Formats: sequence, structure tokens, C-alpha cells
Amino acid sequence: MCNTVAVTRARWTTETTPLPPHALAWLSRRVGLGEPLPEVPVEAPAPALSADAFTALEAVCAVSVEPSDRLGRAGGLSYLDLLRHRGHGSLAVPDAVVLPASPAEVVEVLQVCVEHDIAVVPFGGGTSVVGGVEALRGSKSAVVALDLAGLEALVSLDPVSRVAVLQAGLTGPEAERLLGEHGFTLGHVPQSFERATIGGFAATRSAGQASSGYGRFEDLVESVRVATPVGEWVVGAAPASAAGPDLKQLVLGSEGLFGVITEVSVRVRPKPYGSRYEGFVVDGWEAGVELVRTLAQDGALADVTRLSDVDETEVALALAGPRADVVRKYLRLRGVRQPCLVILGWECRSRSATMSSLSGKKVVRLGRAMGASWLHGRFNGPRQRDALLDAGVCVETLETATRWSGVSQMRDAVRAALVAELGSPVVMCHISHAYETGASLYFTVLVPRDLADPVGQWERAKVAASGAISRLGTITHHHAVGRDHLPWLEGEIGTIGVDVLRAVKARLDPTGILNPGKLV
Ligand SMILES: Cc1cc2nc3c(=O)[nH]c(=O)nc-3n(C[C@H](O)[C@H](O)[C@H](O)COP(=O)(O)OP(=O)(O)OC[C@H]3O[C@@H](n4cnc5c(N)ncnc54)[C@H](O)[C@@H]3O)c2cc1C
Repeated sequence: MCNTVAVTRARWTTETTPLPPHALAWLSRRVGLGEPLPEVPVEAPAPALSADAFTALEAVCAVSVEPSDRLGRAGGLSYLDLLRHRGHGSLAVPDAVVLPASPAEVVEVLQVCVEHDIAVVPFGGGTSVVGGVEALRGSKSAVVALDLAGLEALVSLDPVSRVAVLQAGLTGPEAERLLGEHGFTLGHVPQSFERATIGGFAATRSAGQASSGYGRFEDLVESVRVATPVGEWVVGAAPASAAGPDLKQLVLGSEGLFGVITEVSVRVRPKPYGSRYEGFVVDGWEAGVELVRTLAQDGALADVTRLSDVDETEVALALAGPRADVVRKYLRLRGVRQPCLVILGWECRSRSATMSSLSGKKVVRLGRAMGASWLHGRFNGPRQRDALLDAGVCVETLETATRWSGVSQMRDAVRAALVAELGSPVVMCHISHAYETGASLYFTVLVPRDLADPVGQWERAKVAASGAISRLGTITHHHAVGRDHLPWLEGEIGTIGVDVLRAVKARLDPTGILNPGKLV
């Protein structure tokens, strides 16, 4: 058995929180409920790791070939991953799970894997939704999941410079707990916070919900320690540098292809004394986009700045139950016809800058209760997804970023592609990360599951939506490339870009053991 917690795959948590009756009633009215999917038990095939390789790995660190440990690291947490773990679609299962407990052990594991020609999939929290941790073996005869859970220390903290060195396997909550003991915070809180890790954030260039205040994860990184098949590499030494191109940026977003990140040196901030979240409503999507753009270009964004479109606002109100009737009535009285919810949250940024930029704009204030309710439920998405899957609903998300001038065109194009493929899905959209020149768009899709072909239903929709996304913006703002976005990468970075990535990989991983089939 592995010396770490069991990793659940088919669900976010082991205890599913059922949807309340009013939410189920709304779902069956607006989306329609599909038949519950029969769960087919999934079995791990016999491990293909040779006895010699097993012995060599075991001489370095803990290794497990237990079926439950291997199934627990088989793939990420996309809708298709969840279907695979419920017995629909084919599941790639690693032959073993290796659990190094120090950066030195990670280097040694890689050496063994080079010698025995074994593919290695770095595995953090396993929350990838783009096939990033799929246990593909490429041309190798075996594949291991290299679980970073044993690298869980706060290595050092320089309170004067406000820099902390965190090991890669720390989860979001653990990292915050350790920093909190010294009065600091990282402030990086993606929706996958509870399970995702520091190494995973760095390897995918993750964006947290408060990215407008604290920055994206790559903005927080000062240096990275990486174990590669050709030795250890420490990149980044100073708060700023002109010593050639920023090589650290080659490691950030490298999705486990260039090396295994073992430690990350990050900028931290004093823990805020308090935070304040508020809800607002604007009349219509265009007015909301204009408002968020103004805040971004005035330098007045709140740490969390989030605009929901009409559909997402309707769903948020529907799920809130009878309380929402009062809000709807109030908004009608205020003459709002197309309510779009705006959540603003301040932790480290100045509220007064935001409020003065908002002054004179047509915005209805819903107050702190609405903001607090969003904050309270900010991690509910994955749990609700479990419940939706159980209720026969296909539920998945897509994301991108584009310039302000193209934001609404992007929203319309993605929606049209999804409608053309899925019939009449509910498509919700929000902006959750805003920049001076543009914003990210995040889509959530709900449609009754096609019981005859649940996998194909979403695969076709994803291809259609990704085609629209790639024509108008980036194929991914924060979920990364993995396996699922790979077909669109060359269109975005060009043939030369792909060749550059391949050349870097050839230097750092000459025999190609690291994470085959992803990114390039
Ligand atoms: C419900 C849900 C909500 C999400 N919300 C957000 C969000 O708000 N913002 C966001 O940015 N993302 C979000 N994601 C996507 C995902 O959580 C992020 O990509 C996250 O950064 C992955 O971290 P992880 O530790 O789980 O990495 P994993 O899923 O384990 O791995 C992701 C990729 O990084 C590689 N990798 C992992 N650790 C290392 C390492 N130490 N060294 C080298 N390579 C490594 C893996 O091989 C893989 O290619 C969400 C996912 C889910 C399921």
C-alpha cells in the first residue's frame, strides 16, 4: 500500500452531497434529467513493470502495484475521466505508483526510469481536466505515476523578503496552513484548491479566483527546483533579472514534460486582517463586460472580480431557492431586465479604488450577504458536479481568454458551437480573470446525458467548441494543454513554437520518459 491517502477518482469526495429538491426540480424543468448511468466496475490490468524495475524503484522509495493505488492515479477529473472511472470509455492505468519523499529521491527515480525505459507521469493532486495525468506509456513498455504527496514541507520562509520555499506535493490548504502559522498567505485559490498542489499549479500556470489581486501562479514564482532525467536544475535566483530569457517560464506550464518540479520559491503576502465580498447586478452582459473592462483599465479591479452572464445568474438564483424570489422582485423594481451578477471581493486590494471607479455606473448593489454566499459556496462546484452526474446530466466546463473587443463574439461563438452539437444545452458563461487588454471566459455546460453514447456526446461537443475557441482566442487560459487541447496548440504557437518545445524536451529528457502524449 502507498504511504499516502487513498486518492478518489470517480468522485470529488467520497460522500456525495445530494442536490436539494428545488435544484432538482429546476434541473428537470430547464435541463431535463437523463437516466442514471449504470456504473460498470473498473479493474486494473496486471502491472507491466518488470521485477528488475520494481526492485530498482523500491530501492529508492515506496512503490505500490496495488490495483486501488494505481486506479487512484489513473487520469484526472474531467467529465470524461469521471465517465471512465464509472466504466465508460477506456482507462489508462499506471503500472505502479512511486512515492519519493525528497527532491533527491525524485532525481533517483528518474534515473531508474531512464535505465529501465519506463514512462513517468508526474502526479500532484490529479485534478487535471485536460488529460494531463493520463497514464500514457508512449513507446515505453511500462508507465509509473510519480506521486509528489511525500514532498510536503515548507522548506524555508524569508519574512523580510516575503519569499517562501514550498515543496511541490503540498496541497493548497496545507500550504496555506503552514504559511498561516507565520502570518503569511499565498492567496492562490483556484476552485480545485482543496486537492491541487503547488507543483501542479506551477506545471499548469494555474489561475486562482483572486488572480486580479494576487496574480496568476506564475506571477508568484521566483524560482523552481526541477528534477530532470539529465540532473537537477534550479531556475530563477533573484526578484528580477535580465540574464537572458526567463528560463523559469520554460518550466512553468511545462506540464511534467521537461522535469518534475520538486520545490517552488514563491512570493507571499501578510495574511489580510479581513476580507469583504459584495454582490452587484448589472443589466445585461454587454453592460457587465463594459463595467469589468473599465475596472481593469482603471487599475481598480477587486481581488476577486467575477461577472456572470444572464444564464449563469439565472442558475445561481434558481439554485439559491425561495430566497432568490425576493432578489428577483427587487431587481424588477429597479428596472433590471437582464440580471447579470457581479461578485467583487477584496483581500489585499483597495475597495475604495473599485468603488470610485463604479461611481455613476448603473449598478444595483445586493450587499454583503450575496458576496458572503458566493464565498461560502466557492468550492461547491465539484461536489455539485458529482450530484449532477448521478442525476444523469452531462456537465463540463471550457475556458479561454481573448481581447475585450472580442469577448462577446467569443461567448456567442462557443455557445453556438455547443448548441449545434448538443441540441439545447444550458450554457453558462462568466468572466473571472480580467486584464487591461482582455479577459478569460469560463463556460459551464449542462445537458441530459446521451445514455447510448455518453463519451462521444461530449467528445464531439468539445471538438466543436474548441474549434470556435481557437479561432478567437487561446485554447486555454488556465486549464493547460494536456492531451485534450494538444490538437489546437500548433495553431496557437506555430510550428516553430512546437519545435522549440521539442528541442527543450530533447535536451532535458533525451529518451522521452516524461509524460508522453501531452503538450507536444
Ligand atoms: C473542479 C475543478 C476546478 C478547477 N478549477 C481551476 C481553477 O480555478 N483554476 C485553475 O487554474 N485550474 C483549475 N482546475 C484545473 C486544475 O486543478 C489545475 O490545472 C491544477 O493546477 C492542477 O494541479 P494538480 O496538483 O492537481 O496537478 P495534476 O492534475 O496532478 O497535474 C497537472 C499537470 O501537471 C503535471 N504535474 C503535476 N505536478 C507536477 C510536478 N510537481 N512537476 C512537474 N509536473 C507536474 C502533471 O503531469 C500534469 O500534466 C480545476 C480542476 C477541477 C477538477
